[in-house]
Formats: sequence, C-alpha cells, structure tokens
Amino acid sequence: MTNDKIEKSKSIVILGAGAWGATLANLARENGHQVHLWSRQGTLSLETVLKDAEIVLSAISMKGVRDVASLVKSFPLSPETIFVTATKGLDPQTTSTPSQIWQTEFPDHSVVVLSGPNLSEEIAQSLPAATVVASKNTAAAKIVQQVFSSSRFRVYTNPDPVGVELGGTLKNVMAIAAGVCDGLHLGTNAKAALVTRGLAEIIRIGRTFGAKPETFYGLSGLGDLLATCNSPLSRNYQVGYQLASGKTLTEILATLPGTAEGVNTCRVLMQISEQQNITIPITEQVYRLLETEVTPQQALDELMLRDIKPEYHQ
Ligand SMILES: NC(=O)C1=CN([C@@H]2O[C@H](COP(=O)(O)OP(=O)(O)OC[C@H]3O[C@@H](n4cnc5c(N)ncnc54)[C@H](OP(=O)(O)O)[C@@H]3O)[C@@H](O)[C@H]2O)C=CC1
Ligand SMILES: O=C(CO)COP(=O)(O)O
Repeated sequence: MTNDKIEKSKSIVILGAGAWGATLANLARENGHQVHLWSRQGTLSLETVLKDAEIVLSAISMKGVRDVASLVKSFPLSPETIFVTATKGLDPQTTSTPSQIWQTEFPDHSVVVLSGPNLSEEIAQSLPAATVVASKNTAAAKIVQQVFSSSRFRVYTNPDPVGVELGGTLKNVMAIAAGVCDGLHLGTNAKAALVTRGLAEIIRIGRTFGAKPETFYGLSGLGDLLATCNSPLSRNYQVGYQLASGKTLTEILATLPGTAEGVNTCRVLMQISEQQNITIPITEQVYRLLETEVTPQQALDELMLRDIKPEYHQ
C-alpha cells in the first residue's frame, strides 16, 4: 500500500452500534486501532471512553444525533479530539446536516464527514469499497483517511464537507424513487432517467446549502446514488420497492432491517423547497407517495406529464 502507515494506534469511540457503526468499528480495529463501540443500550460508560478519545465517530441515526451530541458535550474531552460524522440525514427542527450539529456543539474541534457508496453489508463481507472523508481541516481529514484506509477500503479526502454529506443524504430520497421504479418494472430507460434527473435535483438543493456542484459528481454523490438506487441491500430502495407492491409505509417500516433515512429527509426537503422556492419534482412525488396522497402510478404520471422544457433549464 502506498499510504503512509499510521505510526501510532488511535483511541477511537464509535457512537451507534447499528449496522454502519459496527462495520466502521471493524475496519478501524483491523488497522490496529483501539475502538470502543458505544450505544445507549450497551454497558460502556461514555464518560470513561471519551476521556482518552482521539477520534469520536458518530454513526447514530439522524433522530438521535442532537441528543447524543449534547450528551457527549456534558463530558470532558481533549481539545484535540476529532469528530467524524457518518450519519446520512437532515435535522427536522433546523434542517441542519449532522456535521453542522456537531460543529455547533463543538465549535473548537475539527469535524470530518465520512460518506460514500458504502452498503454496510457488503463491507462487512470484506468486499472492496471506497469512501470520502471531508473537512475544512485538511489535517484532520488526512488522519481519518489513514485510520480507515486498507486494501479493501479506499479512502479519499475532500474539502467540501457539506457537499459530501448532502450527496449521501439526498440520494436516499432518490433510492426510494428507484425502488418504486423497479417495483413497478418500469425498465432500464426509466431508471436511467430517474437517477440522472435525481442528480440534477440533488445539485439544485446542494447549491442552497453552499455545496460545490462538482462534489456531487464524485463518490459521495453520483457514486452513492448509483450504489443505493441499484441495490436491494439499500433500506431506502426497499421502502420504495415495497411501496410499489401496495404495502403501506407503516407496514414496511415495521419489518425493515434498520434505518431508512430517506423518509425523514424527504419531509425536511419539502420544508426547504417551500422556504427557498426550489423545484424538486421527484422529491415532491416521493413525499406525496409516503403521505398516501398519490399512488405509485399517479406519481409516475405526474413526473412524466410535467411541462416540457430544456434539459438544463432550472
Ligand atoms: N447501513 C449502511 O449501509 C449505512 C448507513 N449509513 C448511515 O448511518 C446511520 C446509521 O445507519 P445504520 O447503522 O444502518 O442504522 P441502524 O438502524 O442499524 O443503527 C442506528 C443506530 O443509531 C442509534 N440510535 C438511534 N436513535 C438514537 C437515539 N435517539 N439515541 C441514541 N442512539 C440512537 C441506534 O441505537 P439503538 O440500537 O439503541 O436503537 C443504533 O445504534 C444512518 O444515518 C445511515 O443513513 C451510512 C452509510 C452506510
Ligand atoms: O448509505 C448507504 C449506502 O451508501 C446505505 O443505504 P441505505 O441506508 O438505504 O441502506
């Protein structure tokens, strides 16, 4: 491997022992780091593990991020501790991204976003994957890059944390739409059109957060969009696929293995589009479908029969 080997084992606390937190914990342990995997249901004392933490990585579902961030704030931490966030969601109260929440709680610490086409089940099976670590602090991003890089997990740095984070968050809504598309057996042309127009919609939203458009063409944007929209392993895709079969959202969520952040993200995006007057037709139809305002077929018809226009007209 050409990467500089890490000189010293790092002390890492991973918050959230779900599918993603557990998988990231294994990647760091395989690289020789000391990892404490914390969850609210476990027996580890958060106060004790935080004392020596050089890196605190959050893989908490969006609904728990605000509470866990304020819990962490109540304990002493080294000023050098780097925060890493791997959550793909938006806060319903403030529309903030997880990295914005961590940075607000810990203004003097470096915050790094980790996001990419990373279906945890594949990584847990040791299949190769790549990801992105993004931060305003390049040195912090490089430390996190070294911690996780291996022959089966290739980690790139990026200077646009909000863009990287939004790529992973916004594609979840498109993955629900892609699941509907496949569940209705609409074919490869329809899927390609959906994903491509979905990317245009993601970029439009990303601009309002100040993200760089080019970030969305990278691994954390297009890469994650392709992975999630094409994999039955994706929980968001599964939500869409099952909606197409006529199940209700409540029925689907009752048996879904883990979190499908796209459901909540879609609702937050509707607030943002109303506040900022952004056109997000695919997200709007996913929202109406989740709210049972339209059937999958009606959602498709609405999208196909929108006013005709030039491809690049905003
Ligand atoms: N799985 C994947 O392939 C990937 C997931 N992600 C993202 O990572 C995040 C977590 O996903 P994943 O691990 O799959 O989800 P899981 O549902 O498997 O795990 C969620 C974790 O969040 C914790 N949690 C939820 N709510 C709270 C709360 N209020 N307070 C404290 N802890 C809470 C859960 O704790 P408890 O068990 O106690 O409920 C659990 O540890 C999501 O944002 C997801 O989009 C990103 C990349 C890949
Ligand atoms: O973010 C993911 C892959 O990059 C995981 O997708 P799901 O949350 O839809 O399973």
